[in-house]
Amino acid sequence: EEENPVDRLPGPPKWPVVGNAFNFIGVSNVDLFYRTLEYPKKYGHRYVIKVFNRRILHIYDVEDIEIVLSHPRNVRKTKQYKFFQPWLRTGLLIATGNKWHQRRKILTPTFHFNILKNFSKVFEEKSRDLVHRLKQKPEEYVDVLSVISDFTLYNICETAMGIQLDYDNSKSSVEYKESIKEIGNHIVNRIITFWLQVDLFFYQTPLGKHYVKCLNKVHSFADSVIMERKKKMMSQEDYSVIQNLDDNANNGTKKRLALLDFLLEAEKKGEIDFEEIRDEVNTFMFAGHDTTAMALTHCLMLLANHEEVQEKIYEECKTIFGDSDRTPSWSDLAEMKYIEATIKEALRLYPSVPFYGRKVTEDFMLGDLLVKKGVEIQLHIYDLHHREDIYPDAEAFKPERFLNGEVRHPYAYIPFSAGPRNCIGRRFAMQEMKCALSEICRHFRLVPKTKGARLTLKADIVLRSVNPIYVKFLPR
Ligand code: HEM
Repeated sequence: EEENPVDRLPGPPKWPVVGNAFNFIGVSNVDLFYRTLEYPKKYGHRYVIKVFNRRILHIYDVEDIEIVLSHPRNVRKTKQYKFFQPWLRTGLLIATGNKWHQRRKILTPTFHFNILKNFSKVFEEKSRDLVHRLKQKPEEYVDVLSVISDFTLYNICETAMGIQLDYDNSKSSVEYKESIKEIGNHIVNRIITFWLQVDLFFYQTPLGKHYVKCLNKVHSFADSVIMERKKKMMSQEDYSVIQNLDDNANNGTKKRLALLDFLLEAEKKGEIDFEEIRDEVNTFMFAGHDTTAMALTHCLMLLANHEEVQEKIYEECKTIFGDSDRTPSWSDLAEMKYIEATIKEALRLYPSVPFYGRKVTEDFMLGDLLVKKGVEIQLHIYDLHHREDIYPDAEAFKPERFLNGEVRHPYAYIPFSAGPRNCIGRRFAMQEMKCALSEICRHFRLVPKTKGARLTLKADIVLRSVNPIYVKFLPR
């Protein structure tokens, strides 16, 4: 075999032929997460793990990350994303090549500024409902993630899909959320256990069978979302999102549709088929709700532990709203500078997607290192965000970092990734989170169950802690 320059980089000791394939057998998700934090300390900022003939280059230097993420053509995802395939298939998150290019182009306008502006009505209403639900539990420690993931799921469904998931008929949505979690575990298991990677074998195991069961639940939920929206469109008793959009279209701008309506229109023109619509519905429902739920949950936990930050948010809201108890409008959201800094800082400490990967399709230079086609690159965002040289006192929660004009490298802070394959829902997520946080902090004082408790994190497709996060919401 031709010499590959990345083979000269350090890394955990390798066995002949198999490389590091056995290093991760039987390692729990928790150990895996903490082990990957140890590796750069041992092996430096570029190290390589080999699994048979796969070379996985791990990086967390700002300059290296910039080169990789800003590359215009190396936009293919790594092999580990293959395990998303049965679930998200041709959806935007894992699509490759031309398919990705075309989809990205046609989907970008569905998150256009004007559309987001219409969504803010939904965010407002759901945030009010959220406050209402929390008010019913004044004496309880609430399992934050479960309440918040309902909130984010309802938001993505009602905005992008135009479907209202009512609180009381939520059995299928509970099953849906549970199944997503299970699928996440299966995917991570397959990533770290090479024999589960062989489809023929995997699907014969109890794990594989359970995975298929979860997949079926998720697919049928997505199907029902699409069918319901189709029915609504046909019966004309249309829900406000699409109507608002039409109202806005009379000033000469193009008619803009929310995601699912847009895809259904495209289906009529024969540009996309039902299965491909389902792929995007699955993709956006997953990418749009789980990541945001984790981010908000971590944010609320940090706030509960930092009364001084809660007070500053409360003050900011008083300045914006005065004595009015109105919900935040689009322009109110723009004024929430401190809240925005708080969210940013929470996403620095707990980036919902702690690492992501690229497969090199075209040789390129990473500084002085030739990285050849075929190498996979793992970008460690969690590590990047915790670097002491970029964020002094890195473990501390300090929203002020994002207010006092500190100058940082543009790739030093990338919870939403960067470059051509960055997060298409970045602004959506920020607006949604600002709306929720301001509403919560205006109405409650947050109290942690165990002050200063440190989370035990685990490697998963989104950053999760092992134990539930409990917070008490005391009405103000
Ligand atoms: C706090 C919330 C969020 C975070 C931290 C986040 C983070 C990310 C990251 C890191 C990526 C790149 C992943 C990779 O390269 O493998 C990504 C991609 C993506 N995100 Fe988000 N995201 C968030 C919210 C959302 C929302 C609300 C939506 C939809 C409304 C969304 C839809 C997507 C999609 C479709 C992609 C794939 C884009 C492409 O490959 O062209 N995300 N997100």
